Amino acid sequence: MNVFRIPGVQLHTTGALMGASVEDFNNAKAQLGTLKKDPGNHVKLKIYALFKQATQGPCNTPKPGMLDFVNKAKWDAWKSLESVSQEEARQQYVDLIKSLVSAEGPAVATPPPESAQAFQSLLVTTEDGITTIRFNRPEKKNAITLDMYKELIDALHHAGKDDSVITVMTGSGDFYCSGNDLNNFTGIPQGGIEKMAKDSGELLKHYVKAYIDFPKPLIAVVNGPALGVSVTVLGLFDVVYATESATFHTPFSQLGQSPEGCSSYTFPKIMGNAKASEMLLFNKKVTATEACNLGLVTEVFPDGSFQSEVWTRLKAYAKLPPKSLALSKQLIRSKEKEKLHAVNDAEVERLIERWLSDECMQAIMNFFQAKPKL
Ligand SMILES: CCCCCC/C=C/C(=O)SCCNC(=O)CCNC(=O)[C@H](O)C(C)(C)COP(=O)(O)OP(=O)(O)OC[C@H]1O[C@@H](n2cnc3c(N)ncnc32)[C@H](O)[C@@H]1OP(=O)(O)O
Repeated sequence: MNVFRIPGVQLHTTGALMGASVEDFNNAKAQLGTLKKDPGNHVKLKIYALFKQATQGPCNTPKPGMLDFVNKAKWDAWKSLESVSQEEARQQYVDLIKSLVSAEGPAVATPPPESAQAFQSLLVTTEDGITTIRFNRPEKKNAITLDMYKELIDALHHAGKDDSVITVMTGSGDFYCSGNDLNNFTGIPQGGIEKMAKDSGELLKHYVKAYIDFPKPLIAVVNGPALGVSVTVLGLFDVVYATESATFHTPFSQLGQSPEGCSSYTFPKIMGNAKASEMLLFNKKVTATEACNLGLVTEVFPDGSFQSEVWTRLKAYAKLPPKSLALSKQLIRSKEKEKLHAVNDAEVERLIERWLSDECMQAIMNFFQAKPKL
């Protein structure tokens, strides 16, 4: 029995585990005990929750009383992962411990390796020549908060400069990403709603720019349903792999909004005006197979073998000559870069107007008043 003691939180590491990489999991557990720095309560609770989810599955214990603060925090952390599979939890556990250990690295003056970027809502790791940026708010279907947009810009910036060969974006839990967090538009900050719309527009412009200018092969591993801005930027990825149960939904007119992520240009280019209009104007949700037939998705894999097949392929891609990959990608993309930036500017300008419209405000209120989901 190997116990890693955190005040108030004990991890008893016994018992058989599901899945193939028991060795990785055990190595991560052992590495946990070598951490020199306290990772903080938020991270410790995440470690605890992922360990429980990986070894026992969804939280199956009664909720502690309100005054039992430590155990209630542990219970909440574990409960929040209930939609995360044990395999996924195990992978996230291994990824998180690796990022913490590499963040400590050898005690030298150089900055910690970029693979150690610690974020609140992302899990970013670099391994086998692949930097993986994982949306990590599974309890909120990986909806993107304002801070998360900033983290994604930062993560893409680092990934573009680190020593990885390719960059992969994927989601934790059963969703790829639920798009914009609709709470982003509920609190009216100082400076009023106009300032909020303008600031959000600037943030979105920089967010999409990070994809347009990304210098390395960028691959989406769509592990579940994808909505909104997480779908529209797929037109700026180099390859999109999807599990068969994934869906792709851009409910813009339902939300009183308009397309972003350069999709007003890339979608018609990829799938033709009529199919693009069905998605961008008429809110049509498409399956992974339909998205593949439209050209938005490169290949669809069976749910059961998706992760193993895709990661085997990505590891092979990451063994290719990095400069050849990056320079060839830039050749393919350079012709349209100026056009894409102009499209991004026009889409943002239109969205700022939309966000200030009654149509949009009413649609967002409908969502939070638990009207029928999209
Ligand atoms: C800087 C600004 C840039 C803006 C760019 C413009 C971008 C536009 C878009 O992305 S438009 C698309 C926005 N996304 C949505 O409208 C999706 C809204 N969510 C849903 O319709 C549903 O939640 C669902 C279909 C994604 C999943 O349904 P279900 O499986 O029934 O789960 P829940 O609804 O119970 O969701 C669990 C939990 O997550 C919260 N949540 C899910 N998605 C969002 C979201 N986009 N924003 C905020 N919160 C979200 C949901 O409220 C639940 O929370 P709770 O458990 O109730 O606290």
